[in-house]
Amino acid sequence: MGEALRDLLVTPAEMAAIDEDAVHSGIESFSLMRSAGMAVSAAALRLFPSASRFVVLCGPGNNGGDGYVAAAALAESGASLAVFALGDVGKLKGDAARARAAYAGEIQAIGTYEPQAGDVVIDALFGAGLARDLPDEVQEAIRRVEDSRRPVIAVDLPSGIDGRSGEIRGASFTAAHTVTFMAAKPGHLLLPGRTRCGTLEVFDIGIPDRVVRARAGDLRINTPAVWQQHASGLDPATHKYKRGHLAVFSGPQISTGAARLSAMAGLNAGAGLVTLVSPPDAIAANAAHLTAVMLKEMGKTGDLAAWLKDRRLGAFVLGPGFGVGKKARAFALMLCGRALVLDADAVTSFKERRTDLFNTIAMEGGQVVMTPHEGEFARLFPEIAADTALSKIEKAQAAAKLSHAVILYKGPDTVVAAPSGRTVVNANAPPWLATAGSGDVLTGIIGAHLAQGMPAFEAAAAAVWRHGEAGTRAGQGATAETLVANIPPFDYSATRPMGRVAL
Ligand SMILES: NC(=O)C1=CN([C@@H]2O[C@H](COP(=O)(O)OP(=O)(O)OC[C@H]3O[C@@H](n4cnc5c(N)ncnc54)[C@H](O)[C@@H]3O)[C@@H](O)[C@H]2O)[C@@H](O)CC1
Ligand SMILES: [K+]
Repeated sequence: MGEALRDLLVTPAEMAAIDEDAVHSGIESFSLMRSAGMAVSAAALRLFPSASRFVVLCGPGNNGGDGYVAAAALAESGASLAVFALGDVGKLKGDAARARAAYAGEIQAIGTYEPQAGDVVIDALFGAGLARDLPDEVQEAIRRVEDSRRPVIAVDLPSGIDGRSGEIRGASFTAAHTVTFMAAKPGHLLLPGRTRCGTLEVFDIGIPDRVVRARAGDLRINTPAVWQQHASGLDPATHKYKRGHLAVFSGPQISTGAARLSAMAGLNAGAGLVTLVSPPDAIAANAAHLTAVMLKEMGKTGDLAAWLKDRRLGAFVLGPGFGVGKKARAFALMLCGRALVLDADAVTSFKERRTDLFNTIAMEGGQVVMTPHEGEFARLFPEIAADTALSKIEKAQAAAKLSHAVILYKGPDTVVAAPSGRTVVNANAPPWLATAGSGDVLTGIIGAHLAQGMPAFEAAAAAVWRHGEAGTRAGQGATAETLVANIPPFDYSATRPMGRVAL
């Protein structure tokens, strides 16, 4: 499956440049607005055929312009309609003024809109051009609509959502459906924006693919297209040694469960062999619980150095339940030249000593993935975490650049970023994936992919996706154990319907 336009994520700034390039290439800008507005009216009629009235709220820019086109089309279809505008419609410029002129009906001031039973609201107030917090008048209108629980269709983005970061600028609509154009924006996938978009429709308004791709950066939605060409080693028919040997390090006697979850997930995700490396005091506890996973006793760093001479060891998982401190640091630094996942305690262990880690990763040039959740991210990258100007995507990218590792920044909107800048945002995780031990399962899946020779970025992105699928298969009430049992095989034909992103 090749990469489709619908897998791209385009920032509002890139989208503005794409729009300009399209016009320079000879496309009439108003034809883009016409297509956008028509798509919105079509969605409204399709989704709410029995609406008593469509209410179009129009802003001062081109998002408002799309709204006037939609209003004219809805009027033409015979639907009952009301239009409310923010500001002086006489001051509209360019395409928005032309769209407004083509709408013959009455336009009222937004402050006078009182939602009525049967209204379906079309939010065309602000889209990609939102640059600061919404004016009070708009925030009040949003509150009235939210209180009335009337359904909202958002044009491009629910007004108030920052398309770059997903942050809410003062207030925002909660849409039932959002129609965006050419490609999804980060604000559609990142929290909290994602929770406000409803279903997302990506509509092709006629800008050629090549124009969009020329401006799009290295940002993608996480789909199999990103990593599936690196997944050939995951063919279950192959030999077990070819499918890679994964080593997972267990913590001491009182905290062995997390590493065992990683190990079992690694085995189920397709590693040919998995060895749980256990300190002497935890051997009995681990042995009592393992069957297919092998067990090896290891105490000191010297023992690890000797074992690492075996180059058949494909990948290593260090961190879940391991314990924070000197031993974790010593083990991690010895493994930086190999394929390695550093999670949980292994990440936290470098809170005060991160330079040692980052320099070693840079020097050794291994395939290193770090999987911090928000708290661990703030421990290892405090200055990046505290920078409120950065989106979650930009934070993950900055951390990857600084650490020389692939950063898998966990959460309901997991971001995976490589030091090169390649980045994906994940969108297939059900909310119940946030269960105790879920992260250990994810770590094990990454380990399996690394053991089979996948590069770190693809290994991490594929693991996040399979982890999300496992959550969906396990269903509500999933536990770490049922997640392990539900890790899906790679589905090479996995596709989503055209123009839809399941959020
Ligand atoms: N980029 C494209 O390819 C296309 C864009 N279209 C539409 O155009 C929209 C972008 O249009 P604009 O760039 O005019 O931006 P908007 O319509 O989102 O915003 C309008 C203007 O409001 C001002 N503004 C920003 N934040 C404000 C705030 N908090 N309070 C008051 N005023 C504020 C800004 O000057 C901004 O330019 C898209 O969201 C989309 O709906 C479509 O017409 C089709 C083509
Ligand atoms: K909008």
